[in-house]
Amino acid sequence: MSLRGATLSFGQRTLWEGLDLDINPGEFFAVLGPNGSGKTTFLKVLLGLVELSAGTAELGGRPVERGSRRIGYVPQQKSFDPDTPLRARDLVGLGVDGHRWGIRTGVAKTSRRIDELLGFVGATDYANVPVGQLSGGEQQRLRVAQALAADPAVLLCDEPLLSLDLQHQQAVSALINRQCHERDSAVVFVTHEINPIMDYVDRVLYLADGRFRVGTPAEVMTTEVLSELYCSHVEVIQANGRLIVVGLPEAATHHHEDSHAVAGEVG
Ligand SMILES: Nc1ncnc2c1ncn2[C@@H]1O[C@H](COP(=O)(O)OP(=O)(O)OP(=O)(O)O)[C@@H](O)[C@H]1O
Repeated sequence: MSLRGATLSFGQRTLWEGLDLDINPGEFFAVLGPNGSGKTTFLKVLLGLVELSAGTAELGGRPVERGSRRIGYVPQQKSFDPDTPLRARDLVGLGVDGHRWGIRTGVAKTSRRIDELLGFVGATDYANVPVGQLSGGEQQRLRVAQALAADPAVLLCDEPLLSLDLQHQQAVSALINRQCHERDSAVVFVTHEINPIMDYVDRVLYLADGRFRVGTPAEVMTTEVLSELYCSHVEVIQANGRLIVVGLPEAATHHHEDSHAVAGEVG
């Protein structure tokens, strides 16, 4: 996956400019930044859903295109309508054979794969429950299973840990990491919280107010770099193996309800 001179502006507002980046197979790549900095839009560019204002985005040497089977996508969480008629296993099944409606060779094989995926995300117990009746976290785990179903070369995840409890945050991040390292997928993981995935992340793209920085967490998550990005003095503190960012500008605070230290914890 490669970006060259990638620039994205909406009217007067530039989300990023002149971004050159290669994300490699087997790389766990995190995208961080405050609300509105362009993290979701970055994924949409890779999905071929948003066009760059300038520059190129390619996957395997070809321009990105919508609907590519090589890409798995865990969208930012939106709940299913309570009346959605799909059961949990049907939803995961769409990822396994959704591109081959009508052919349905190997029904038993498909069914085994669905069971395996449900097991990976701890959803076996609610395999037959309609998705609209499940909790936000339960639905989220199904989306992860669905995205992994086709064994994608690139896995794009938009805040996949939102509304998961600690145990499932760990299980889901470990699962995504396995896809990355055992199946050699490139993972692009959008998050407000680097701490739950700190052990897995190879590199970070940090977006803030039209500026960006790419590097390893050790290179980017520092007092100097983040102060430069935010144009304001912030401190990165390490405590109990966690990274805490103190003194973020008011406009940049993260207001997701499940963020712990609301005013300032990136990690
Ligand atoms: N099609 C569009 N037209 C105009 N502005 C847009 C469009 N899409 C996104 N934006 C703007 O671009 C900015 C970045 O949005 P994006 O959703 O990528 O941010 P984000 O970093 O994912 O934020 P959050 O952390 O809140 O999810 C926002 O200010 C948004 O309003």
